Amino acid sequence: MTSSAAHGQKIAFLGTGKIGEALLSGLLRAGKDPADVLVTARRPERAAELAARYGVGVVGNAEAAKLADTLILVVKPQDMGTLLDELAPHIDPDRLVISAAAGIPTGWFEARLAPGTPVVRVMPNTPVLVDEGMSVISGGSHAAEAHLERAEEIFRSVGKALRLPESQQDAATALSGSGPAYFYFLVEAMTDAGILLGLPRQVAHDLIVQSAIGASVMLRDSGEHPVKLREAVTSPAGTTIAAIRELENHGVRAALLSALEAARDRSRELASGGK
Ligand SMILES: NC(=O)C1=CN([C@@H]2O[C@H](COP(=O)(O)OP(=O)(O)OC[C@H]3O[C@@H](n4cnc5c(N)ncnc54)[C@H](O)[C@@H]3O)[C@@H](O)[C@H]2O)C=CC1
Ligand SMILES: O=C(O)[C@@H]1CCC=N1
Repeated sequence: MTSSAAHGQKIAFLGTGKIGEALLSGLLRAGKDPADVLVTARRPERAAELAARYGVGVVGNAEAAKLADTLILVVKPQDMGTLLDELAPHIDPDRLVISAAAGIPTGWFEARLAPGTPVVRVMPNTPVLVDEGMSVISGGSHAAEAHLERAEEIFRSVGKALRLPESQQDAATALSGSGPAYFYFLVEAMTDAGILLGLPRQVAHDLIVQSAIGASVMLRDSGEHPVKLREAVTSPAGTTIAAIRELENHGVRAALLSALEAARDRSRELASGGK
């Protein structure tokens, strides 16, 4: 991971909540100078907290639009309309606008910004907090190669970044944007199962978390297909196959197919900043 993330360029985060702060902290860890980072927040207490914690400048949205070369919009899709109403008159077309909002297409922004303003849509995920993020990047109709590279440089400083056609962004949102939540959900449910089997909660938690980490590293580093990795755990007439039968009986695979389809559909619904 490079430490040069858009070196010297001023970057502003507009609406610095959970994902905005995760990105901000990662960028600073990667070596970005706090003097080159601005944040905006709706509540003054939140702004003060961010300034104290990271030493970055706190400004209003309009000022951020004037001062920063790259504007990273990280408000909820439902708040994007209000933010754009406030921002649009202050954004020169030489700025790069990056949206991390689920669902909203680049065309939606282009229709509200000065003609020719470059827009890049990015779907990151919260593991950017530990430099293991997965960010999917798509350019709008005025985004040139240099704009995409600038976005990639920012998001590569906190994990992996992959360019995909914008038509695949809703699917990517369902997979990697929301993805960490599914794993946390599984860990939570498996820890409960440990309690059911009589283990203390902390022991159950530790066993499951380390198993998740071990399995993840093997998935990433072994180059093996997940089916092969699972088969290696599944002994004939053993314990694992007894559990797998129950997972199949309860339709867990079908539930995952439906769950990710629902997430993809919800992303599509948010296309116009929907409720
Ligand atoms: N949480 C996640 O894992 C991910 C979230 N996203 C996207 O990031 C965006 C933010 O999500 P979260 O961080 O989870 O939400 P959040 O609610 O934690 O953060 C949004 C922040 O924007 C602020 N805000 C709203 N309107 C504002 C305005 N006009 N001016 C200044 N600040 C304003 C809110 O006060 C809040 O602090 C959403 O569009 C979401 O789709 C994308 C990838 C992953
Ligand atoms: O749940 C959400 O809508 C956001 C987008 C991807 C992850 N969190």
